[in-house]
Amino acid sequence: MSAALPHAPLSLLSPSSTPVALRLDGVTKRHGAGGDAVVALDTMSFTVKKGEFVCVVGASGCGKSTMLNLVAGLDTPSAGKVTVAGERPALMFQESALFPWLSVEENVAFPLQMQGLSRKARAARVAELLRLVHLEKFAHRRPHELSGGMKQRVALARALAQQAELLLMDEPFAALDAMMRDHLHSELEALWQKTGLTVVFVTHNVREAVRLGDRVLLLSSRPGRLVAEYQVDLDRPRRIESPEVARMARTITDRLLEAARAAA
Ligand SMILES: Nc1ncnc2c1ncn2[C@@H]1O[C@H](COP(=O)(O)OP(=O)(O)OP(=O)(O)O)[C@@H](O)[C@H]1O
Repeated sequence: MSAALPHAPLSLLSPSSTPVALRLDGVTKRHGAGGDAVVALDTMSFTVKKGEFVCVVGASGCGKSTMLNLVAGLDTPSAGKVTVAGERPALMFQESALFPWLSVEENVAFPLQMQGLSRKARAARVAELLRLVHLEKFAHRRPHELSGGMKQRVALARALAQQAELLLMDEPFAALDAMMRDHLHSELEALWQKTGLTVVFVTHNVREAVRLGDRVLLLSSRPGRLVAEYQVDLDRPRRIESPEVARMARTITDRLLEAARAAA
């Protein structure tokens, strides 16, 4: 279940190797300078294959958001290299960050407008995306008229509108109730299978990681290091409350606690 680290390097360009969507090579990130500097990530290396669904778990402050920011190109590493295949990744956060003055369809159309799509092409693509997230009946609503789960579905449609091959998700369902979260797990999984997207999904919730991931990466805190990875070979779709998911989540949680004790 647990694999050896670090990974063997894979070429992003070689047609003979498995296509890679993302690679971190010895990435270190220091926030601040001098004695006050915080090493958020320490020589982190891993690869994510194209079409893979990878979940990242770790205790609070282990550098998950720092890592996503580096991959999204919002920040630069202090050392090492981040390589992303294809266009700029799409990002989705815990808060939907929708434009409150725009309707659902206008929010989803926003990235398409940035891409310079014609009005007609935009309307067709927006309709397709809203169908994909089951919100076609809510196209004219404004964000304040939607539930938390619906807002996250709009945010997902807007992220998908960017046509990125890599979707970065930072605890996207953490603020939702358990039932809505379970529902969105199924929707996200179906969407991922349909589109062939590569997903990097950060969560505090180990069961959620096992429910969704092909692989779970486990980070330690202060400094953030990759301490273990787990291949999840359970059949899909999985149920978050199933004994198989619970068993694997327990193994990962035990390792997480061990890493936390070592860091204390
Ligand atoms: N801009 C910054 N300046 C200084 N320190 C920072 C900055 N951003 C993050 N840190 C520190 O770097 C470490 C990693 O932070 P990061 O937000 O990446 O962790 P996280 O795993 O996402 O945390 P959480 O799970 O609580 O959201 C923490 O100790 C944090 O205090």
